[in-house]
Amino acid sequence: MLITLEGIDGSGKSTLYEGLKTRLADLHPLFTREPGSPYLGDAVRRAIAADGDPMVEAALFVADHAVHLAEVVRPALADGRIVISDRYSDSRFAYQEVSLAGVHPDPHGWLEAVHAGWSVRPDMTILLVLPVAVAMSRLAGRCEQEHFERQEFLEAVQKNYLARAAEDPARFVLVDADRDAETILDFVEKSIRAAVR
Ligand SMILES: Nc1ncnc2c1ncn2[C@@H]1O[C@H](COP(=O)(O)OP(=O)(O)OP(=O)(O)O)[C@@H](O)[C@H]1O
Ligand SMILES: Cc1cn([C@H]2C[C@H](O)[C@@H](COP(=O)(O)O)O2)c(=O)[nH]c1=O
Repeated sequence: MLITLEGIDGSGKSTLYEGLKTRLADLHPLFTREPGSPYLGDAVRRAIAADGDPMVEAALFVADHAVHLAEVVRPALADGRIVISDRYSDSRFAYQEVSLAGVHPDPHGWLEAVHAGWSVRPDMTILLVLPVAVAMSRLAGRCEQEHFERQEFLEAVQKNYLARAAEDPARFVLVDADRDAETILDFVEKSIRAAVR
């Protein structure tokens, strides 16, 4: 079973991910992330940090996804394991549809085409949703981008996430991420246990 954690920067995904490692240890899930595949993940993170060409960045995320699937996700699923990934393909549709606007003539069409026929659809996606201003306040000082520019960007990203959830309600579990970390962890642990039963 493939479970993914999604949300804008500052939504609390990594905090939730670390908490689930303890809470779900009895289920022996494989915890993984994107970007983060063997031999490409670090290169992708360096490219993000360099804040380079959006098309290059998008292609790198897709390449990382391909390595992640081939080297990590598919073998674990084939072994019957639960896989929990901190970010996955929904991040590309949420972020790159914004970053490729004006760079590619049809960002959504390109993203659909580049994933079609080989990517693996998650069984369940936990989407952390919160006011962008709250997420920004948690990230204070972590981003070089102008505050307004970053806020506007994350508003568009979260709107894309919510549109994807509306198109696929059976897969998405929306979580109010503007609550304390323990309450979120309790709710997500319960949701995952109910899904894997
Ligand atoms: N539920 C919460 N309430 C208040 N603060 C939180 C909560 N969850 C996380 N934080 C804090 O917000 C900051 C960002 O958390 P975290 O790194 O988990 O977010 P993230 O979504 O993974 O962000 P990014 O995608 O940028 O890594 C951290 O300082 C963390 O301690
Ligand atoms: C997988 C993926 C990630 N991103 C973006 C989202 C974040 O701003 C950074 C790094 O993610 P993390 O939360 O620090 O792990 O990469 C993206 O734009 N597209 C993707 O496919």
